[in-house]
Amino acid sequence: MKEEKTILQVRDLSFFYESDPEREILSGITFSIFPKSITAVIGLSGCGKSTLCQILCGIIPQCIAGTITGEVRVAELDPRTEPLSQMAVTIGYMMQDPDRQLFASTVEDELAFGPENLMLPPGEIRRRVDEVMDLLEIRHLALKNPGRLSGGQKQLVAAGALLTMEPDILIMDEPVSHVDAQGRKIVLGLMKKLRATGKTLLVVEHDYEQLDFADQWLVIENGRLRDFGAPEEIRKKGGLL
Ligand SMILES: Nc1ncnc2c1ncn2[C@@H]1O[C@H](COP(=O)(O)OP(=O)(O)OP(=O)(O)O)[C@@H](O)[C@H]1O
Repeated sequence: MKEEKTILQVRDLSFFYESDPEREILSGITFSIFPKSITAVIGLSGCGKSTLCQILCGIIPQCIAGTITGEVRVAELDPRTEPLSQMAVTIGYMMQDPDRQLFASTVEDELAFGPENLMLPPGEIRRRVDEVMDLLEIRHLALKNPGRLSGGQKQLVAAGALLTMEPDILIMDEPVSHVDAQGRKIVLGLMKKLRATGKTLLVVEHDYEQLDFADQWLVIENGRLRDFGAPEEIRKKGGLL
């Protein structure tokens, strides 16, 4: 049988923020992830979940300074040194608060912004925007102002704006914590749909019970990897906090 290759590898990762050089935020973290899977990144507030995600997409250390030791590879790229423009077409980062990410006056413009920055031909931009609107079933919102949508719809548009860059990997930072029940249903459905279309997802979430359908849970405690494996295995072992 052919062995499947991992898409993301982290080996013995440790990290200090430049603004707080005495405090180790992440310590000796090792894991790898197979493509087309969902990984829930879970742990108590302040344990280092967002820091880890920002290292994976290069925001740390390229925009926020700090010292990283260990190895990180994302689709064979080193996010420490790879230009952020290249990282953005490899791994999308959906922020905790979609209002910080959405700025265009229509949903269509929001979705077109990334590919426009890549200087793609107009026909290709149109194709990507149409494809993503169909995938997310948001064509009816095309001319709406993203800022006036419901919480769940905003999450869809924020995801859509990243998906038009056609990254293989998507990180979602607490996408269900701040939406109502209807929004939660939309966002959880989106995750399953993206996995089915071949994307690899990392989802940071406090409320891990909602992510029972994830392929694995990555549990962080005080900057250390406490557990990594299938949800039922972790439950059985009592690996939760
Ligand atoms: N830019 C920064 N400079 C210094 N310390 C920071 C910075 N950003 C975060 N931290 C600290 O790093 C630690 C880990 O923060 P991080 O945001 O990664 O945790 P988290 O697990 O995502 O928390 P939450 O669930 O509350 O979002 C926290 O103690 C936080 O205060």
